[in-house]
Amino acid sequence: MTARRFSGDRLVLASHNAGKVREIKLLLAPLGIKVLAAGDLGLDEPEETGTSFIANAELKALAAAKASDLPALSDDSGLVVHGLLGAPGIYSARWAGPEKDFGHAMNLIAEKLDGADSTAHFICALSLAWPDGHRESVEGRIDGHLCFPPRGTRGFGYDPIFVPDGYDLSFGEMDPDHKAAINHRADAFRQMLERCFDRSA
Ligand SMILES: O=c1nc[nH]c2c1ncn2[C@H]1C[C@H](O)[C@@H](COP(=O)(O)OP(=O)(O)OP(=O)(O)O)O1
Ligand SMILES: [Mg+2]
Repeated sequence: MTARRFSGDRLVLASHNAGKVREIKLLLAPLGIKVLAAGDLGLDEPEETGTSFIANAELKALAAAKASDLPALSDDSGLVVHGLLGAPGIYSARWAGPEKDFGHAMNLIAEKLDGADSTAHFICALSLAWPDGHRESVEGRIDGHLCFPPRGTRGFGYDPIFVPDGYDLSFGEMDPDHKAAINHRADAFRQMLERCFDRSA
């Protein structure tokens, strides 16, 4: 099956995470597509009942596409810690609790890890869904290791404890535009561009 390609001039960005929205808008900017954020449209945050990054990305993109009657792009991502058998993984947002307290979530990781293997990777599943239910999905990744205590105040989520392979700075210390260009989201986005978009950049 060949992939369905995006044709249109508007899409909904089905994420309520300001950090992700900023990064994905940067990646989409060269395409000249009008991007409407789900929060600005007053769309609900669906419950993430899937058991994989792709399943959760598809559920979020589909909900937004149906509610807005426009193509919608979603992101489901998380931190996979090797010494914790993959936790927090798809539960990365949930470890921060309803208050979205990532200081707490990063402490939890340090506590549970207790000296075990601190290599880790981030995964980002991106899904593009249409109002008729069709979707195209990809998964990107970046490998690295964790640093404790957390370093840097830039970025969002688990950025202060993640040092990507080949760099000395944590994502929390790195220039945010540089981080956005090399991370798991950028990796997934390159695949999505190839699959579904006519590149103008
Ligand atoms: O580049 C990243 N740098 C740091 N932390 C990150 C990153 N990428 C994902 N993460 C962590 C935090 C985030 O909260 C969770 C994703 O959870 P996830 O459900 O996909 O997103 P979310 O609930 O924050 O927003 P939404 O579902 O509306 O897109 O993984
Ligand atoms: Mg979420």
